Amino acid sequence: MSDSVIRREDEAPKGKLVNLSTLWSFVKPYKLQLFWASFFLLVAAITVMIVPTALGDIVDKGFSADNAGKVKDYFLVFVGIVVVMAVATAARFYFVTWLGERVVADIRKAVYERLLTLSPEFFEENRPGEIVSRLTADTTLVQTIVGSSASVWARNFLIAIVGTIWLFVMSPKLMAYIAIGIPLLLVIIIVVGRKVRNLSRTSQDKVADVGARANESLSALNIVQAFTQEKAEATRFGDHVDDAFLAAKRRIQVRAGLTFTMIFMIFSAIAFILYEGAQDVIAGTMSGGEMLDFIMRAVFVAGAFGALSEVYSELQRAAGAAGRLAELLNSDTNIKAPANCIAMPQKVAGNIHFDKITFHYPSKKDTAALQNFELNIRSGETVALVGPSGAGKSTVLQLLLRFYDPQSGCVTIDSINIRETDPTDFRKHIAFVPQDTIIFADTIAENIRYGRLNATDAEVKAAADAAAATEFILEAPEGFDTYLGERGTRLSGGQRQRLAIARAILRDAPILLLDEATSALDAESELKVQGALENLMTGRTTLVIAHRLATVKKADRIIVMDGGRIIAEGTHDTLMQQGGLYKRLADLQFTTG
Ligand SMILES: Nc1ncnc2c1ncn2[C@@H]1O[C@H](COP(=O)(O)OP(=O)(O)OP(=O)(O)O)[C@@H](O)[C@H]1O
Repeated sequence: MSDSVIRREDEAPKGKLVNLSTLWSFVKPYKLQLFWASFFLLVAAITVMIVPTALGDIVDKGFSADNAGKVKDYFLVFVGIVVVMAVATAARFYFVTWLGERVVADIRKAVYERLLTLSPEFFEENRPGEIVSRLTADTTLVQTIVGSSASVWARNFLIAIVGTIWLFVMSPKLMAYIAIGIPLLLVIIIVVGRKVRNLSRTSQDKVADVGARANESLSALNIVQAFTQEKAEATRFGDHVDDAFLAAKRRIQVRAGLTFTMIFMIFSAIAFILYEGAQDVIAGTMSGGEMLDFIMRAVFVAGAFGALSEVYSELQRAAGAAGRLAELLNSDTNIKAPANCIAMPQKVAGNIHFDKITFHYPSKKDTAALQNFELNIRSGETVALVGPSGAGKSTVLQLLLRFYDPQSGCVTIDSINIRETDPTDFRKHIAFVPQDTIIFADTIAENIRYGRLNATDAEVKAAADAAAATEFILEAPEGFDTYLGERGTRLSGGQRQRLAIARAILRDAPILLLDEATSALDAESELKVQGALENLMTGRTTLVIAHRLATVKKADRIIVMDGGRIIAEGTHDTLMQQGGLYKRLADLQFTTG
């Protein structure tokens, strides 16, 4: 399977129960815990079945003067059963919940590890936000299954089956009444229960709408205020809140009706059976204790059937979640190491060849982002790519990093086709400063260290120095240990770029890719960073995309691109003499690109 589109979150949440089989491979390693969970579940279910008998015995024999000597024993037996029940229930809870948490932790890790191997194409087709919700919401659903529903189902299944047979043996007549009553109750529970669930889903969706709306407008509050839309936003939000209330009201009404029906029916049924039982007790065919035993057991059995129907729909929801997680786990990418993978040499010289490449982005199949693109870059050479916006400059870097595979042609590094090696192997030899700087929610030092995780503090500081970043870092409240907000919001664009450059400096790789690495810097910082970058470029193969003449002029060779093709190449002077696109761009200082 190649990169695939996974099902959207808002599709039917139910799934075939067969999907649950995926979970088995995650539960399998924990056989010992599974054994104990099942053992204690069985013990707890048996004690639940015995409790009514023990209570019946107390009523029949424990209150009688003839048995005065044994009264204590009946009570002790009862207490003994209760102790076993309490221990078994607690132990079952422990093992089952442990299993649920453990399995979900393992699934989360497995899914995340798989996601990290997928190509950008996958994330273009599947929104990252939706995938993250798989990791959190779907795994939580699965957790309810493994960590509770499955065991609730097994326990109630046992109680329902064994209890029904037991009741039938105790009194076929009373059981016959129950056999008519229980299905009626079940139909009500299932039909109305389903309605309540649908209504609560609608109500949850409405609440989510409220959240989404608030999130959107609060995160763009400056736009809301600048366009004086506060009133309109408040009205729109108010409408959403009222919608959510109406949905909740409908749910509450149905639920209240269900509560009335259930209480009325259950207690009427108990009264009816008590009445019928009382006739038997008067006639001497049943003892008082046996009747208590019967009624308690009947309540347990009815409860068990009710729980079964409720758990069934939970199982279905979790099956849907398990199915979606299985899809993620099975998602594969074409961007991976081939079977007969060629290892990159320890030291890479950095000769790069783009061999007659034609490439279309998967989401834009009709226009080629690169057409018959042929470029040879010698080890140590600095090549600048220039051209108007959309010319395909960034695409060249994307292909060199093998984020995509071209439809024809190939990219080689030191004559090794990058498709024939492990992506993680050749990417080690590349340092990349992208157009949009990515800053992680971590300290400044850790953000720089992302370039090389084992770098020492001194190396991190040296990299920051070389990127002309030390000055602003030391001005930050805690220097290198200053925590940066999510996506580095506490930094200016230029500061973020300098951190990205420091990160690339620290990586110390033979191939350097700079995609408008200095575009957000002011003239003074750029001058400083330019010096650092020039030092960095010496001895490395560098591909630089820049819109500023000063950067471009220093390159050994300039490649002028337009519409995915190379339309001219040479040094600044030769290209200026030729005139054409380069001269036009240079005259405009590339700033309009
Ligand atoms: N992920 C993508 N999916 C589909 N099309 C894309 C994608 N990225 C870029 N493109 C398209 O490919 C073409 C080349 O884009 P590219 O980003 O390489 O241009 P560029 O020369 O780097 O432009 P700029 O100077 O604005 O960064 C453009 O037409 C662009 O719309």
